[in-house]
Amino acid sequence: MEKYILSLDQGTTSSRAIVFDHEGNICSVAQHEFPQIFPKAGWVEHDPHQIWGSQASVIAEAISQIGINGHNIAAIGITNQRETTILWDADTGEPIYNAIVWQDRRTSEYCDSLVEAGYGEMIKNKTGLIIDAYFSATKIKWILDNVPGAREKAEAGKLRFGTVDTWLISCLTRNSAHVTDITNASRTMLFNIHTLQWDEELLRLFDIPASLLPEVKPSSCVMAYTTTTIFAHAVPIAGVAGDQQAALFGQMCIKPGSVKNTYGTGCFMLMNSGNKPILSKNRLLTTIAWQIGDEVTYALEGSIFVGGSVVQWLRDGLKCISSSSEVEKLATSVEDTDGVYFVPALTGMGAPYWDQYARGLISGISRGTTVAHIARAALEGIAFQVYDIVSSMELDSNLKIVELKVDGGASRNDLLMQFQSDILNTEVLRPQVTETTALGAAYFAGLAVGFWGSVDEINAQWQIQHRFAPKASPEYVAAKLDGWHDAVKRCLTK
Ligand SMILES: Nc1ncnc2c1ncn2[C@@H]1O[C@H](COP(=O)(O)OP(=O)(O)O)[C@@H](O)[C@H]1O
Ligand SMILES: O=P(O)(O)OC[C@H](O)CO
Repeated sequence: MEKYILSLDQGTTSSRAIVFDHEGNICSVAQHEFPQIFPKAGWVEHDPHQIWGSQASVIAEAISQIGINGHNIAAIGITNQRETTILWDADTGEPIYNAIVWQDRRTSEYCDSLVEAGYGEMIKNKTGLIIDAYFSATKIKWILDNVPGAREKAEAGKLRFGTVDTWLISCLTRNSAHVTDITNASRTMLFNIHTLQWDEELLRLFDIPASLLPEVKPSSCVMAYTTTTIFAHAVPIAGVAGDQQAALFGQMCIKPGSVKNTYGTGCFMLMNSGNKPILSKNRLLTTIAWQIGDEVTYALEGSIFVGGSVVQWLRDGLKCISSSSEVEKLATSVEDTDGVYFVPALTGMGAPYWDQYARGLISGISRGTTVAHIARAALEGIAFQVYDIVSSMELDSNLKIVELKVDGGASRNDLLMQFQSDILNTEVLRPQVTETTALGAAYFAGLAVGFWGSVDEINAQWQIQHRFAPKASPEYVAAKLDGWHDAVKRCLTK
């Protein structure tokens, strides 16, 4: 009987299920968007039932498309939007509040107070993270402090916390397993990336009872077996990783110094830093890339909050395009931006600026400026942000980045990829399979159950679809970068 790996990719705006064969080819894909909930300015929530409902329906669709069932699935891999926080009743499995999404800024002021109180160094040394509302810890605290009855339940040991991976595993096992993987744990701001344990001092600081927390497992191991009726057969859940770490593995960035950037809603650049964490001096994050067996691999990360979503704003806000892919045609209709710069800080600036109060800025507008110049400047703004991360990463790692592997929705844009290569003066490599996030989770799962024998066997499958080589002159690049950094200065609030 032919066997496959089923990968669940639970992203910020949609849930996907992808079936991969032994060669790493995509055999079927199903995708459903689900509603974004914006209760107040700066708040972003998801309904946990809609997360599971959309994920369950795409699983059914993806396996029925190719006429297989649970018996054909060697293992399930899960990869997920990270940091997003869900709390549910330990007995019933019922969430006590909506998922608070990674983009949600409701705990910003509390985070400011932690910085002012001098906790920055301690938190960075233990977790590798910079104090920010982005991570799970302050979101958990907010639910415990604001949802009636939550704290009492937590103190009685009747409440469970999970990131989206843990929630999906709970749903797949009908409220039985309460586990997460080490990469997701490393994004909570409660996990010590050196001792590889939940940190008691941090739990005390955030006033979070330890009984809330899931058990932490390696990224590639059998964590649980499904009991949901979708499969009518117990399928092992054998690979779990946060989506950016999964993409790093899916891109086979397995050597220290290798780098990938994912151009999705945001952009996330990760560099494999080997078996030792590099604590950033240039405002990047240190995070766990994966654990296979006993071996932990670390990564440096630059998180950009607004990437492809600036193109969505051109579509939905300015209404100058009707689909994201149209932006390339519009932007190529002019030769350059004619002096226009677009800093896409629509929800603040992430690494390396970390200014949550910054907002977007379009500069250099003249009588001749058209919407095409603005569209081109928006794409360049994505690439400039990536340039700033690369600069910090090279300083932190003391390495020159010689090639950048890319994936995510906006990596399909040739104009953006060529500009990225020009501005970095580095080759940009786009792989055959751009669903690298799902592929990475599939690889973790397949390795755990012997579907693939070794990382080397997998590495041999990775193939380039397009290589972008730098073409611009050093003078052009220097002038563009000066213009960009001038524009950034104007938009920062501190
Ligand atoms: N051809 C394109 N050019 C630029 N941006 C694009 C293009 N196609 C899709 N995008 C952007 O890519 C993002 C979707 O990518 P995806 O990897 O699916 O994101 P996510 O996983 O964050 O939901 C959207 O923000 C969309 O605007
Ligand atoms: O769901 P994505 O692809 O936008 O990724 C979200 C990140 O994991 C947030 O840290």
